[in-house]
Amino acid sequence: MTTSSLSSLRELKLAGMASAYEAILSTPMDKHPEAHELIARLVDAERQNRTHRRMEMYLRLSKLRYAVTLQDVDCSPTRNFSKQQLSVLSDIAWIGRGENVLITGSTGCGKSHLACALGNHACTMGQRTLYFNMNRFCEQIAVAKAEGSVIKWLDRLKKARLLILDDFGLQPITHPVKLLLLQILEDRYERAATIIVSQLPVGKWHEYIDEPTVADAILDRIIPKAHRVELKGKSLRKRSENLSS
Ligand SMILES: Nc1ncnc2c1ncn2[C@@H]1O[C@H](COP(=O)(O)OP(=O)(O)OP(=O)(O)O)[C@@H](O)[C@H]1O
Repeated sequence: MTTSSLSSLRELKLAGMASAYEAILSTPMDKHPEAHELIARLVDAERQNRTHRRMEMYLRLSKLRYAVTLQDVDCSPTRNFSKQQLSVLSDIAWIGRGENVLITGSTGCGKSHLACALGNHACTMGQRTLYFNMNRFCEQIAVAKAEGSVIKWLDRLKKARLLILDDFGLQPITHPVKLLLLQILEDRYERAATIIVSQLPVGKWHEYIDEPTVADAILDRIIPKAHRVELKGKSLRKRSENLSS
């Protein structure tokens, strides 16, 4: 009977329950839990297994550039990033409130690294996350347009509780990309969170977008509800090159 129950659990895709049940069956009979405890343990195992699988799936689909966690983030006055700022962002409530994070600073100071650590944390907390650098973002728009699947692509983005746009401001963007960006930000406004990473200080974004009306509309959807992180310090890229030479 136990073998048949085990295979039924697997057939029903209750892998967590099946493993927990198998583990219990491998213990001596007098150590087997009572019915209520058994059910509680199996349900708990199934829940944990599903949470873990979902987290792994979100991490895989997020396409984060760096596999880093919040523990890898340096907080220091020289970086202009405090433990208190990290603690505010570690509480994913800001994602639930649909707030944004704008990370700026010069090249190599660790902006993408920080954004990816926040993205990794969001995935582990069950928040669907998507990472793009602006190049890939523009490429995907071009592909979606060519395939006639822009609406589907936008729907995929809408499902992300956290969207990370890296290297914003590095290269000029076309008018159609600006309009799609505006639409994406409108879809997310007060519903879902966005992290924007840029070498350009926020004060220069309007000039970068270079079309006053569109720039007003885009910035009005991201700046008012944003946590600002202005990283300082030398390039960590140079530091790691020096260390390895
Ligand atoms: N806190 C950190 N500890 C150790 N290494 C770090 C840290 N932050 C960043 N790095 C390393 O420094 C290098 C540059 O980091 P990152 O790509 O995040 O910089 P960036 O500010 O986004 O640069 P760019 O604007 O040029 O894209 C990477 O190799 C990264 O792994």
